[in-house]
Amino acid sequence: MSTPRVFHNLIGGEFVPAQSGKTFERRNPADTRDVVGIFADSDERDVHAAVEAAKAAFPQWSKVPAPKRGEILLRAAELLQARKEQYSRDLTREMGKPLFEAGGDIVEAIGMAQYAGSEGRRMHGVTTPSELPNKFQMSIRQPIGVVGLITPWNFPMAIASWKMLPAIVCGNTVVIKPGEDASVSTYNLVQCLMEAGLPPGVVNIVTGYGPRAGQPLVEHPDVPVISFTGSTETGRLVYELGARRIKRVSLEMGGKNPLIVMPDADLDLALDGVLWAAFGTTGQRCTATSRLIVHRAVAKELVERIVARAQSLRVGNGLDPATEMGPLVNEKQLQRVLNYIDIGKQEGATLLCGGYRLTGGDYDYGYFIAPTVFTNVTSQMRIAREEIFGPVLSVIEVDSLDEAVAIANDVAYGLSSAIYTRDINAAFRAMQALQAGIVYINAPTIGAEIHLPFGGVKATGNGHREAGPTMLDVFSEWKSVYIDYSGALQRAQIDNAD
Ligand SMILES: NC(=O)C1=CN([C@@H]2O[C@H](COP(=O)(O)OP(=O)(O)OC[C@H]3O[C@@H](n4cnc5c(N)ncnc54)[C@H](OP(=O)(O)O)[C@@H]3O)[C@@H](O)[C@H]2O)C=CC1
Ligand SMILES: O=C(O)CCC(=O)C(=O)O
Repeated sequence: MSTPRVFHNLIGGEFVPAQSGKTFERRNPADTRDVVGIFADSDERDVHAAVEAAKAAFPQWSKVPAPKRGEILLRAAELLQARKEQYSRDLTREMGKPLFEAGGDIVEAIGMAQYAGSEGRRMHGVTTPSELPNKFQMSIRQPIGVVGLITPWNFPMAIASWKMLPAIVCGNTVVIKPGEDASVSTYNLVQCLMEAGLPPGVVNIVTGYGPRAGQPLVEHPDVPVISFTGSTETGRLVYELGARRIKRVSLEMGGKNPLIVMPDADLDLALDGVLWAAFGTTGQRCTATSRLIVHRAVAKELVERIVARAQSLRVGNGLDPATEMGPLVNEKQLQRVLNYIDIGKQEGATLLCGGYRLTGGDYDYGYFIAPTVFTNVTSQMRIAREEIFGPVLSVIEVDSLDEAVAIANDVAYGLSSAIYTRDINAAFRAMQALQAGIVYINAPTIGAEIHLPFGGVKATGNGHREAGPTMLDVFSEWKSVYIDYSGALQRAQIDNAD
């Protein structure tokens, strides 16, 4: 094994250790003998220094013309593309997903760099006609200031890019606290931005644990915007802390995503969709399919085929190109998933396959679990209602589309959803009725593209959307401007009369 890299915080363009001098290490979840990196174990002093650096960089950065800011992002996209292979390996080593999926994470960051970079030449405002003669009016977007980003480990480059790139193209400066289990990818993204010409202090990285390094960022009086992705539990805390300080807080949290299969569906297509949406990224996507809601007429055939495919999935170290499903991200996540499997059994669901930790040989050095399918699940069971974040699929049988949609909607979350059917009426009815931020027709619940809004309803979020044209809303402030060129006071303005 090679000597682990040491990652200091990035503050004002300098790499500096945590003021406490403390560090923590991250090991490869597929092989815990492999130390991926040593990171600064930061606290509020480091967060404070990073916010000061971001504040100092803001006046100049916010005045750089937006097209010029965008050009830096476009250059970074090229650097990311050139380093895709290396960055994919780094990402696989730090959080476990197979190389082909890690490549997808980098591709999303490239797409976002291109999309947000081009936004530097648009960033449309609004002009409207005035009620009065000789008067012009418009609304423009303005940067807000220092933006705090708190990201998870499951899409360590993609999610960092969804937040950071729109924030900086709008003219803000950033402090990011990446997930403690996957910080390397944030460094890789920021390295490309720096080489592309991003001035020091525009993006600052503070690594460490959530309560010590994340919370001081949320509570800092000079950080008016927080964008968070992670669990609903932490998101709720972040929201409460932000509300006390009247901050703008954008939350992207959990999911319990349903995939509906109707009797007229193309079952081959549905089979592939379920398989990759349930077990891809070891089920650790907020958009993962965790509930298969299938019409009784096709349930037996489809479930038998899913089980056969699940049992033959190649589970292993993601660095092996043959691997189809990697490990869980850490021991805690492994225990959480095993605990939910026990809960499922106790609730009376039938375990059709998986349900255990994989052991023996190299498996003993990682957090591997067999792809798991439960059938005879009812919509009231905890395994059908709570986010597990692992390769566990719960199958619920139904007799009609209405029943399928009612069950799909009967959870606290509302991120992604899918329906497989050849009936266009059924597809449109489901599209309208599903309580989710994203609906797929004849495609799995995963695989969002960066130029459409991403986010959910109910306990999944608080109304904001990342990506798509909506991505600018969190990171910019509207200013309305009225220009009166009549050269006289127009009474109607004062009277507010017609
Ligand atoms: N919707 C999604 O995309 C995701 C959902 N999840 C859900 O979250 C569960 C646990 O994953 P986990 O990574 O622990 O999620 P968390 O919500 O704990 O973590 C998300 C981010 O918030 C940080 N954080 C933790 N506590 C605080 C705090 N008090 N103040 C500010 N920031 C904080 C974390 O730091 P640190 O890394 O140090 O904990 C991390 O950077 C999963 O099982 C899954 O259900 C997880 C990832 C993504
Ligand atoms: O697969 C997708 O659509 C994106 C998933 C994602 O960003 C997530 O799970 O956090």
